[in-house]
This record gives sequence, structure tokens and C-alpha cells, in this order.
Amino acid sequence: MAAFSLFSTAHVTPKPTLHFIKASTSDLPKTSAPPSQPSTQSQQPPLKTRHNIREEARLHNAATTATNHPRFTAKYVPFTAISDPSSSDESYSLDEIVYRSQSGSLLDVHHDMAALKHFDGAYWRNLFDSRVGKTTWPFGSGVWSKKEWVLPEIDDDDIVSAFEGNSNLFWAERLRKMNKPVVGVGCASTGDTSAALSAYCASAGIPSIVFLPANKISMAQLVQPIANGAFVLSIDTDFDGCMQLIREVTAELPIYLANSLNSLRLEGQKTAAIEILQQFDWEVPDWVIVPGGNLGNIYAFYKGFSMCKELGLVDRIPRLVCAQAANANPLYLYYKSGWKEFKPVKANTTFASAIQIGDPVSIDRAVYALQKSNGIVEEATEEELMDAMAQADSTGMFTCPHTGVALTALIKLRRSGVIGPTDRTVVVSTAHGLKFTQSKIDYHSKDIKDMACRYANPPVQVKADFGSVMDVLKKYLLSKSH
Ligand SMILES: Cc1ncc(COP(=O)(O)O)c(C=O)c1O
Ligand SMILES: N[C@@H](CCOP(=O)(O)O)C(=O)O
Repeated sequence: MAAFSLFSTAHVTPKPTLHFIKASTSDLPKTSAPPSQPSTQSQQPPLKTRHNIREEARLHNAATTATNHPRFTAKYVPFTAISDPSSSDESYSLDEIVYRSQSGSLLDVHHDMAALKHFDGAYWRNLFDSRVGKTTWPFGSGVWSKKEWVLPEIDDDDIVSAFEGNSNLFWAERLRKMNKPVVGVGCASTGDTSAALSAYCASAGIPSIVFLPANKISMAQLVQPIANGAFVLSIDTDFDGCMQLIREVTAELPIYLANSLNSLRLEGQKTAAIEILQQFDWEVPDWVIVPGGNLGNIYAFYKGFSMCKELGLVDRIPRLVCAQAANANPLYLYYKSGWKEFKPVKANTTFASAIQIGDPVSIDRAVYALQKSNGIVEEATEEELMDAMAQADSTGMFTCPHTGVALTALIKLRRSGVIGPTDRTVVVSTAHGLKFTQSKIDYHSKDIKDMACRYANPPVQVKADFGSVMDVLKKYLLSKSH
């Protein structure tokens, strides 16, 4: 069995990390001495004189005003120009609300790598490591601890964060303020983007609008935006239909789009890759397996890893595997065709409902990431993904069906020898199993048509008398002693 780790982004995914930028910008950690670290307790005023966490940040910033490095900046460029941004004159400020290039291609956030290279890999490793677990705003966040690589010019005061990220690896042994008025933030969702969006909008006091495919997401996913006060539209279509509608609506109304079509969204997601490296003390895993739907994640992981390589924190990047449900597998089919022709599919129902997506927005980004990382695409049938989920749960986790899809890819690639027995493999677990309890109930009740449910563990019905309880217990203990 490969030594693999599960990376859980379960509770607070670094998805729509919403940030609101003022027109003004401020220089960021202005010190040449690594690491530019949050002030210590002794440098801070007594707790009671600090009014709020942002005030504390201001105090910290005042303490670090010396600068002798270039300003860190970033801008939108057409995705088609990412290999050579100088090949295109087209670029946009990150303060602009723009989702597509003039030619209609996706965009990408391009960082001034020369400015970032002012510091070497050791500096960045130390800086990021020194922020883990700290309470200083905003660096206690797994996302904003990498602020210089995410949205360098944002004022700390304008960040909305719940100190997300810093999700632990489990060993498997056992918005910014805009230069256009925006009245709300919207997304189409299969249940998770909407949950994150509604939580952060509620926290920031901004209206959120979510388009959900009616009856295609779990109750637990539906209830979160409802509870967080989002304006929820349950639309009689699938995710791809919702995505099309939100694109049309956000082109007409002052609603900021939080889906990964918005390339700024991916900058937050990218930090999960940096976290993986951090948690391995900057040793690069051989493989990272990511379940794929709208395909923003696979590119975000690639981008995070490749920035770490380019800026000298590591010397290589892992091979990436994108795992899809066989019932919603447009990327897998494209990969199998030798990247000849991409055809969107009508996504069929899958237990991995959050990746029931047939026309992924980030298809071009995913292909780029996979090609650049010598990557692979795998698929999982319903039975395979449910079995894999149940097997993982039986080791003490409580995984979601999408994690089952990624674990199936691991199982298949190990079986075929593509992933070697000593390869270090990280499987990204994208949602908490508690969001998908109905599928687990059906599985453990063996109540799924045409599925053997091999790892079902149904409760034993037993009479309320000592003898009956003893009988079943003895039988159980005997079975365990073999
Ligand atoms: C739980 C879960 N897993 C995996 C994914 C796939 O991520 P992506 O859409 O970035 O491919 C999504 C969203 O699609 C999701 O909600
Ligand atoms: N699984 C996603 C689908 C939308 O993807 P996004 O990355 O474009 O927001 C969800 O949870 O809604």
C-alpha cells in the first residue's frame, strides 16, 4: 500500500475566499529580514486596549514599515498568455470585475514573479511556516498567511477571514471592494461553493445569491446557505444550467461572481498546495489526487505547486491526478481521446453529487495543469466510489463520496503499478462526510440498486434481553478473533 495521506479541506474549504479591496493599496511586509513575522505579545498593547483584530493588524503593520524590496503586485492576464505574459498587451487590475479576456478565453492572475524572487525559497518557507497557528490578522489564515502570493495589494483591514485553511493532513495508516458598485456576491453551486460563499458573506454583511440545481444537492448542503441568510434560488436544471444562468445574470446585474470562472477565486484555492508542502516540511509528495468537477481545483493545486518551484521553495512538483465520477466524466473522456476533442457531456446522477458537472468551466486550465505535471485522469463507478468511501470511513475517517472518487483513483493506480508502493501520495478530501449522510445510510442499509455494498456495516437488531445480547456479542467477538 502506498504511503498516502488524506488532506482534508473538509470544514472550511479555501474556496470563495472573499476579499474586499479599497482603491488604496499598502505595501506589504516591509522588511528584508526573513521572516517578517507578526509581532510578539510583548510588542502589543494590553488585550483590553485592542479594540478588534484589525486594529491589532494595524499596530503590527506600523511596526514593520522599513522596506527595501520591490512592491508585490498581481494582475489579470488572458489564460492563453500565461506561459509568456509579455506576449499579450491585455491585462486588467485585480480591482476590475472581469471574468473573460477580449477573445473570450479564461483569465489568470499573474504575479510579478521578479518581485517575489527578490527573496529566496528559504525566506518564503520560513515566512509561511512562521505564520502557522498565529493569531495575528490576517496571517492565522492558511490562505492569507500566503497573502503576498494571493492578493498582495489588499489592505489587511479589508480581508474577510475565518482563519480558514491550515487543514491537517491525516496519515492513512489508520472581494474585494470593487471599483464598480456591487450589491451582492453570487454563484452557481453543487452545494459547497454556495456554503462557503454564504458563510463568508454573512460574516462580512454582504448579500449572497446562490443558484442551486433543484433536488440535486444534499439537504445538509442546501440548509447552510439558507441558515446563513443567502438568497437561494432552487432552479429546475442541473449545475451546468445554473452556471449558464449565473453567467448571464452577473453580466447584467451588479452581482460579483464567486465561481472559479473568476480567476481570482483560484488564488485562494492555490494555497492548499502550499499547505501540503508545509506539512511535509517542504518535501514534495510524488502524487496529489484531486476529485474534479468544474475543474478549478486541479489547476489551483498546479499553480500553487509550480509557484513554489519557481520561487525556489521546492525543486519539483508532484504528478497530479484528477479523479472524476464515471457518471460525469468529460475530462476523463477527453484525456482518453489523447486530448483530441473536448465534448461536454450531460452529467448523470452520481452519489458524488458535488462533481455532477458535464461542462466544466475550467477545462482549459485543467488540461494545462495535467499536461505540465505529467498528470493522469481516472474515473470511478458508483460502486467503486462508495466502496472506497466506506473503506476510508472504516479507518476512522468520515469521508464524502468525492473523496471516494479520489481514493478509487489511488486504488486503481496502485493496482496497475502506476503509483509505486513507496510513492508518497496525497488524496485531497474535499467535503465532510456529514454533508452526505443519506448516501452512507443507503450504503450501510444495502439499499442501493445493483450495488453489493461490500463494506456495509448495518446495525444488528437484537431483543432487549441479556441472553440475546450475549449471543450476538459472542458471535461478533469470535468473528474478530480469526
Ligand atoms: C466536494 C467537492 N469535491 C470536489 C469538487 C471538485 O472541484 P472542482 O470543481 O474545482 O473540480 C467540488 C466542486 O466541484 C466539490 O464541491
Ligand atoms: N463543486 C462546486 C461546483 C462549482 O465550482 P466552482 O469551483 O466553479 O465554484 C460547488 O460546490 O458548487
